[in-house]
Amino acid sequence: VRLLRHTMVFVADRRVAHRALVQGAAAFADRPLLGDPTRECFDRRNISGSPYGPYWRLVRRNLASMVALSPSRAALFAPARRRVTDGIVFELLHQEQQPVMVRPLLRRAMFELLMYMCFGAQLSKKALDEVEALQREVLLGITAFASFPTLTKRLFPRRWAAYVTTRRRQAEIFEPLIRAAACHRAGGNDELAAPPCYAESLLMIRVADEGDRPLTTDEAVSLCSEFLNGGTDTTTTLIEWIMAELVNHPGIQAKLHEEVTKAKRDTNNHGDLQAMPYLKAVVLEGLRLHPPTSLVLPHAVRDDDNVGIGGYTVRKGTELNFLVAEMGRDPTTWTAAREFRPERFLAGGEGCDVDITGSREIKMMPFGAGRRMCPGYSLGMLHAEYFVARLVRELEWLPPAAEAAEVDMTEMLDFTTLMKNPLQARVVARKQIV
Ligand code: HEM
Repeated sequence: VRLLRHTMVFVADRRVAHRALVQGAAAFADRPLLGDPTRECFDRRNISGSPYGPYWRLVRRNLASMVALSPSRAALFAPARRRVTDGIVFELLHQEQQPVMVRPLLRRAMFELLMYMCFGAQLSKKALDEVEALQREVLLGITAFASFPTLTKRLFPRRWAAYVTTRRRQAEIFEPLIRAAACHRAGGNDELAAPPCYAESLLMIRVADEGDRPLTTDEAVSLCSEFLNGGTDTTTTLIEWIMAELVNHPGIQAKLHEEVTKAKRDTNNHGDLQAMPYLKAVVLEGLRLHPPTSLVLPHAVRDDDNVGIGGYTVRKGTELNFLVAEMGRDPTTWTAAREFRPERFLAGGEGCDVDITGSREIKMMPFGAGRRMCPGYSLGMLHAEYFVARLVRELEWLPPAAEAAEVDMTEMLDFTTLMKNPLQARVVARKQIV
């Protein structure tokens, strides 16, 4: 597709995607230039907006090591996961047997968890309300001014001014939280202190290629903002779709309930989640059929020499988009591709050996693939598995009214691919297993 002097390529074929992103190594690993490196567009200094190069590698590695999920690391934030999901279960039980809108509860719980993982601090409800709303404004602004910013800033000066104000307010709130992160464990008693948070890891980074300097405050704020936005909407959207499928498929819900209740130890422990193949299959099926982002973030060609993709030659800077949702629903790869069938990811199913990173082969790529693949994918999956396990173990999920038809699965495009009609469900407490 050509727009003015801008060329955009859309890739729907999983084999072409594999050749470009995985076999093509770094050739397609850049991001398109926003064309406006002004201070307010700080997002060229976070991971997703950074051009391919040493700075991107440094900050990406830092996040990847922060969220790398060895059982011991996963266990660090287990009490926080339990605390926020306790909150959802409590709220839902408070309205037992009545139709409840699930999205705001999921979203707040996920946001609170990521705020804690980011800054190591528990904020008041009022402060969380403000930051959650602010983060949405930031996303809106980034989306509005991502393409042709020089032009869009002129066309929408008031919106631009509001966006700049939002970013300043964000910096005012985040800067003290980042500074405080350094002191969390300086007090000495490591046992009682919060686990190491993302902001703390940012303070320790030194940019070797730029005279071993620490990150600037703008960079740290931008990276924290990305951490919150990267993990909240994506994971919440996925969980909402999965819960909707479970309402529509009581048989699958019952089988999942049986597995999670049979799990011997507490599901807060990552090791237990690993031992639940059906839970994993349900989450993978959610990611296949309802990938939170129907496209990955735009990629750009980085080689000076023209490179080939799917028989076309593309120039440096060309924007590439990969159609994630199409690949997951491709009927030549998946049987009954439009149906929710977690069994396909169990032994004997066509998805049983699926490689979610796409290194060997791409059958689905909800987290992208290759060098720019989502560095938070294991955390996203852990959160989805943990939330779904908890919600099914303690509650039975039913349609909003006894006589109600199936939950409407129509999609709507927002920052993520949302349910057009947000999930409303009735829950009933299950008998507790000791
Ligand atoms: C279910 C949850 C998630 C989904 C479906 C998801 C999906 C994606 C996708 C499709 C991309 C673009 C990949 C590309 O451009 O090729 C991406 C990038 C990214 N994601 Fe995620 N994500 C999830 C959770 C998270 C979490 C929990 C974090 C961090 C806490 C995170 C941080 C990032 C970052 C920093 C990037 C940019 C990577 C880069 O440009 O090198 N994501 N994610």
